Amino acid sequence: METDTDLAPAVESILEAARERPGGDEVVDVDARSLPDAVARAEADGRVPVIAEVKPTSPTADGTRDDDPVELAEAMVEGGATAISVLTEPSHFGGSTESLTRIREAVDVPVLRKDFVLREEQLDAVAADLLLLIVRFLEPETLADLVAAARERGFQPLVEVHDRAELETALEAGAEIIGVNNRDLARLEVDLETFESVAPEVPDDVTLIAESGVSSPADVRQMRAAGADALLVGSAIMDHGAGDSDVTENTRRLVEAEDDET
Ligand SMILES: O=P(O)(O)OC[C@@H](O)[C@@H](O)c1c[nH]c2ccccc12
Repeated sequence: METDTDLAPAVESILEAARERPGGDEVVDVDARSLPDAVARAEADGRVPVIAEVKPTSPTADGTRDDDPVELAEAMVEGGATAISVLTEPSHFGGSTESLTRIREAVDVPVLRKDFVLREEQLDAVAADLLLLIVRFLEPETLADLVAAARERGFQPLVEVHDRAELETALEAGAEIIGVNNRDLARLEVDLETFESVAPEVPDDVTLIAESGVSSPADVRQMRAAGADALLVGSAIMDHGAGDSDVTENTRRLVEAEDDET
């Protein structure tokens, strides 16, 4: 783990809030919907596997969408989303664990809990199919412990990396689902070449996800050509600046990105 002083101020503030956040009262026990199976089903019916993210706002968003999170998630599934990612971080992303629970009841695709989990008891804040763990913010031993603790509870851990060194750490921790974040948490800037530089090092049996900065069908094709099994897309689907933008259409455009490749 690198020191927090290397991080953008917004990220330091997110981490400060995350350190304070309590865990759940009881150890959760999840019967998870499989992400690899959902990805295979999407491929079988010619959909690009898109994990669409319910993110009411973020430190880099143009505004806030206060639509009902369940309606947003249903609209994403309607547009062909393979899975739904839900920000549960309350103070910087407008998320909540309640939204995740309601969404998971309403849709039948896998649901990812997107948060800044630093300690084991924070795994118990809410049940979800997948759980994000970010290499940058965890000591390697803590990461390995959290991967194991997440699996014991039934979660599929999605381990997020930003470079090849972090990929090594993720693999050593036993990660089977890995996301490469194109957004640099030190500067909050997006560069799709991040995924392109890390992907060739990822073993074939890993489910590999390109995260952040995918906004057009051309970006989808670029990430797929570089080896992405699935894409995690928030901003381009939520379209924060245009409050009434059609989330189903925004999802469908990306899901169908490989249809017109002639
Ligand atoms: O909105 P974008 O650029 O499509 O990015 C989505 C997702 O990758 C991003 O929200 C994200 C990636 N890793 C995170 C960790 C915490 C919070 C958010 C994230």
